[in-house]
Amino acid sequence: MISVKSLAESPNLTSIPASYTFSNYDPTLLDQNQPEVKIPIIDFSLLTSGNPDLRAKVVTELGEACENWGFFIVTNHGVPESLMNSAMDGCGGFFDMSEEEKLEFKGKHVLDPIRCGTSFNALVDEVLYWRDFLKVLVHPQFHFPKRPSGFSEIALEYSKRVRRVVRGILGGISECLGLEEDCIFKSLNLESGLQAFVANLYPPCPQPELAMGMPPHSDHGLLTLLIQNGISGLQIQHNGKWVNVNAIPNSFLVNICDQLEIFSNGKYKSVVHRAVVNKSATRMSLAIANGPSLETVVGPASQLVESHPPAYIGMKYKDYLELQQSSNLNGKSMLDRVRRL
Ligand SMILES: O=C(O)CCC(=O)C(=O)O
Ligand SMILES: [Fe+2]
Repeated sequence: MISVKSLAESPNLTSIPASYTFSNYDPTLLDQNQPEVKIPIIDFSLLTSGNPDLRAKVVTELGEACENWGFFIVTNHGVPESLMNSAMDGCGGFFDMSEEEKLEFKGKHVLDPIRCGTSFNALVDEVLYWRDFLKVLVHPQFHFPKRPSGFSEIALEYSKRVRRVVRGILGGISECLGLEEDCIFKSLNLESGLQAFVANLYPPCPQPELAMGMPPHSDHGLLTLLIQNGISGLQIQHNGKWVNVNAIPNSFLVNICDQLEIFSNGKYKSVVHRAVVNKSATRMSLAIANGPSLETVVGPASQLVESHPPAYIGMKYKDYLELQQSSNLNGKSMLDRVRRL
């Protein structure tokens, strides 16, 4: 299968091949001027400031963001802007390598440590998505392509710094759920948690109204932290409508994922999101997906099923991942498979 990058670079491309054309694409957007589309912003520095009043305030805001949105923007997180920029540049360098060079990483299985490819789940996609990707497992074991030179070192440092931010956010979320601060970290074995470095490339598309960058989906882990190259394209579903997400410079776009919905016994929902493409600019995003350890059986936290019966069955995270990749999912059907109600 050829990359979208090489397709988009073909001379005089004015229309997209039928294999990329969605006939039932629903672009309905929420009016962005409505007051309800103020995406929550969480100031991370207040979580770690050591001031209990400020922390309590931001924990409350975090709880509201998780409950009402499943999505929020994190500012003042302490990851250097230069490191974020270098990580994005490295992704660009990787996608710029020749098709032959990238062929070495044409993995198939969801747990292959380094995989690059195109579309979403090319084995089952009926229509192809306007997206190339690189997915690397960077924790508990660090893997990474050797080229472009220097990228691996940057990715190692970036992944570590992101884990620190994730730990801080999950500490706040644990408290929002009425649990000890380190409850999620410990019960889901984040010391050996699975972390994936996912770079997405969306080249300019001559007919963006007919193509999709990524289908509506929810992420399988606990929290995904995303940055982008200054070009928007992420949309999240909120109260049944799509909302454009515009990032604040130097911030993380954070979404709640399936394992956190399960662990919270459905109090916090895994947000459905998608990526749209545009005509003029190449968009890149870098998503760091953070999950439990592969061997952890994730079910609703025992403390949360005293007042509400468990709404999900427990499943080993590894089994959840493999099942999800093996089927063609529309939206959230993998979560439906573990939902009891
Ligand atoms: O590119 C984006 O904004 C979305 C990426 C995404 O949803 C993912 O990698 O799971
Ligand atoms: Fe995603």
